[in-house]
Amino acid sequence: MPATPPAPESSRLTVLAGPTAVGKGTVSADIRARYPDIWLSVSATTRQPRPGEVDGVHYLFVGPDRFADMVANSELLEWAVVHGRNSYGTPRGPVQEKLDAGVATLLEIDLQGARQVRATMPEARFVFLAPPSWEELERRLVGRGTEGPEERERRLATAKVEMAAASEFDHVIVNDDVQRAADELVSVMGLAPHPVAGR
Ligand SMILES: Nc1nc2c(ncn2[C@@H]2O[C@H](COP(=O)(O)OP(=O)(O)O)[C@@H](O)[C@H]2O)c(=O)[nH]1
Ligand SMILES: Nc1ncnc2c1ncn2[C@@H]1O[C@H](COP(=O)(O)OP(=O)(O)O)[C@@H](O)[C@H]1O
Repeated sequence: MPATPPAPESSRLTVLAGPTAVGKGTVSADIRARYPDIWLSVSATTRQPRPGEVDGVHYLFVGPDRFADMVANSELLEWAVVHGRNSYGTPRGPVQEKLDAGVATLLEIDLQGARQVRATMPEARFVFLAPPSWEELERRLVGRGTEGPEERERRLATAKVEMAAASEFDHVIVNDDVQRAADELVSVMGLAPHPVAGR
């Protein structure tokens, strides 16, 4: 029997997308805290940090000129202007290093970025995080309190488009409970989820 060819490094790559305020950041933070073996890519963005966000941990906060340089120098695996405002992109080098080292890698990016990664790394897993309902999504966005009414409307308009694309993804996970959703994501990544201290 012919040997099964080894899986390409990018099969260790998982892309998580989903509408604004569904809880992508919260689920990612839970994974960062409970699953140190999973590496979360740190995106570059031109948006301003929110209170509590740390440069180099949650995002690399860069100015528009630096971001343009990153694009021009092909330093980004994918990038997009999100919510019609700020640019966001995945630095290519660190992702490649982790994949080459065999580390399970998670990208939390928007729909446009997920489509770009699908085109270049089709072996990656594509996961859509969905809210329990549209009303709950609106509640979470308002409850987070980080955007004013105008920006919230803009984000909800993008969210409608993103929700309509859920069927493009390999898996849909409903974020009803943060740890449950995180454990489901870990299991979709082919790793063993574990209950952990703090539950
Ligand atoms: N394409 C792309 N999108 C990203 C990247 N990093 C974050 N995003 C997306 O940008 C959007 C805006 O993120 P953020 O400003 O943190 O606000 P949020 O939408 O309320 O989570 C979200 O959909 C993120 O998934 C990235 O590197 N590339
Ligand atoms: N499973 C959940 N149940 C209730 N609230 C949640 C849940 N997941 C996230 N939230 C809350 O929803 C808001 C948006 O979450 P956030 O992680 O910022 O979303 P995203 O990164 O997708 O924009 C936050 O206030 C967060 O505490």
